[in-house]
Amino acid sequence: MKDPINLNGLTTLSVEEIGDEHLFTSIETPLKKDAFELSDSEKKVKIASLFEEIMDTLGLDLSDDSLKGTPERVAKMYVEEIFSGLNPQNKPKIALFDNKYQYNQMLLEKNITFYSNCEHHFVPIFGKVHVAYISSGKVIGLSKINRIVQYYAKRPQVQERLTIQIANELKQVLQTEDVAVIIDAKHLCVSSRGIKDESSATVTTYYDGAFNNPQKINELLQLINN
Ligand SMILES: Nc1nc2c(ncn2[C@@H]2O[C@H](COP(=O)(O)OP(=O)(O)OP(=O)(O)O)[C@@H](O)[C@H]2O)c(=O)[nH]1
Ligand SMILES: [Zn+2]
Repeated sequence: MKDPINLNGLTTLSVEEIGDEHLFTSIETPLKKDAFELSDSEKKVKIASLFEEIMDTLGLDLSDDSLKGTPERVAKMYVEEIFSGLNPQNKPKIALFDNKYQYNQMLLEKNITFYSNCEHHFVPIFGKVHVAYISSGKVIGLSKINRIVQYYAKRPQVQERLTIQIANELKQVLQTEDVAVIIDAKHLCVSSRGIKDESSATVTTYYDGAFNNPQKINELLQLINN
């Protein structure tokens, strides 16, 4: 048997046991088949009740003025805000235009601020995303790049998956392989607890098509760092 491999720190299985197919599908956020059987309102009621139990178990007095609304607040925040990207209905509508101006160099949308949450500890991951692409005939409305980033960030995430999900979405929407995504982020699960390293940051990259070229990568990095 080959050495065990570790997928996102969660699964320890041999390559044979997982198989290539499963390695690939781990790019998808793991969702249950019935993930959307409950409506958003039903989810909020259920989460509020479960969160109330967590607070109660911790010994918090839920009759306190400041605490009594927290279960509902957390449920609303989970469903409508920080995990809203789990629901495909919240996927942004993308406006594409013809590349009439024949702009055939890279377009870089840099310093897109994002807030996500670590799927291992449910504490924030935040930082900057830089996205570049070269048009194959269509151009995307600039704000839609930011919206794609926010949609995939609003899920429990690991940074590697977030990087690939953003890149795959852009490749599909823009019908091009010429896509690069760089994420530079801080994980509060590393800085505020556990190892408590406040200075480290995590950088992930995805280069495909024309960006599989050291010169192109240099050009991109220079533009990002300017
Ligand atoms: N690869 C990867 N790991 C992450 C990400 N976010 C958090 N982690 C790591 O997930 C790991 C989970 O490890 P565990 O040992 O199960 O959890 P833990 O006992 O809380 O670990 P410590 O954080 O070391 O205290 C930790 O090493 C985290 O730093 C991410 O985006 N990508
Ligand atoms: Zn974490």
